[in-house]
Amino acid sequence: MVLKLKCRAKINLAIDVLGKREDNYHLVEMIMQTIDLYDCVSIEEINSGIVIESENPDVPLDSKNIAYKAAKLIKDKFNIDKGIKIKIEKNIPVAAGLAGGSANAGAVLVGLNELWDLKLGKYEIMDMGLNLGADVPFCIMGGAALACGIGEKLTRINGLDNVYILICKPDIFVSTAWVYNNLDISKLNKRPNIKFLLNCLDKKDIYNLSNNMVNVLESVTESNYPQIKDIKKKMIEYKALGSMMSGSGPTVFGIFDDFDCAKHAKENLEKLYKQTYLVKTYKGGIEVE
Ligand SMILES: C[C@@](CO)(OP(=O)(O)O)[C@H](O)COP(=O)(O)OP(=O)(O)OC[C@H]1O[C@@H](n2ccc(N)nc2=O)[C@H](O)[C@@H]1O
Ligand SMILES: Nc1ncnc2c1ncn2[C@@H]1O[C@H](COP(=O)(O)OP(=O)(O)O)[C@@H](O)[C@H]1O
Repeated sequence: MVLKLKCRAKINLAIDVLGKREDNYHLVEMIMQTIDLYDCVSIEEINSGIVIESENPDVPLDSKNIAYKAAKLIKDKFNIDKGIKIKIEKNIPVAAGLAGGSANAGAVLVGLNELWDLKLGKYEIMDMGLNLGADVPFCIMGGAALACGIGEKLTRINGLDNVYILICKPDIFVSTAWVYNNLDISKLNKRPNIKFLLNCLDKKDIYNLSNNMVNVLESVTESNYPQIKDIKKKMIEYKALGSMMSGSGPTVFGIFDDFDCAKHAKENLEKLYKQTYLVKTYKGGIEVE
């Protein structure tokens, strides 16, 4: 039997960093929003081992793949000696600040729970996911959330309803660890007003939301890669209500209230940046087909 799952990317509508834990992980306050840009993950039981297949050359096919780690976590915890083949059809840009790997890991946990009838509840799966990465629990939950702790303490919030999001990823590689390590919290001069932004979401006021988004990680990535400023500037020229870097980058997103403007922006940005996608925000998380 082959189980097929869809797992979606996220953007961050705000990121604040409040401090650092002893293990060097940073304490954050973030507004997370799922978007309808998804990878298809199929899982199939085999006799032994963990096999990863993907046609995307940027996706590791060995134990470095976070989907491999997710399968190993389940196999070890439940002493399962059967193997698993995981096929990943990548649509979410890799190393982009869109949590594509985390979404894949979430899909494997959700899928194996079903395939092997492990009877884990959603919160148990999310707790397991945290062992794989800070963003994995949110990818499993989906929709929109306020994320605290290192990103795992999640409160469901009103998100953006069916809003156009233009995603644009410059062709550069940015490591999340490098961005966090190069952030000097004492020197932050602009921080998000999370309360205000949550209030905007409650009131469905996407104009004030779009104008007041702040991602404190942006300063680190932006000062090393001028493409980020360039994309943000172009998004605004093409009538985005607001534009910001997602996560640790380098993807920049723009929020649009008008389909024709969003389409025009896409057609122009993709001439310069191949990985440009026009999607909508999404209410769900991982789905079994
Ligand atoms: C920045 C964010 C914003 O949503 O997303 P991405 O840009 O990765 O998509 C997240 O905080 C990323 O979460 P995730 O990518 O799951 O992080 P992990 O794999 O757990 O950690 C990668 C590295 O980032 C750093 N890290 C991550 C999360 C956090 N709260 N503090 C950190 O300092 C650590 O150095 C860690 O070694
Ligand atoms: N299933 C996976 N999909 C994408 N990248 C993966 C996967 N497993 C491991 N990686 C590695 O993780 C790194 C971060 O990838 P990704 O999760 O796409 O980034 P981000 O969290 O910034 O969106 C990449 O450098 C990639 O080599």
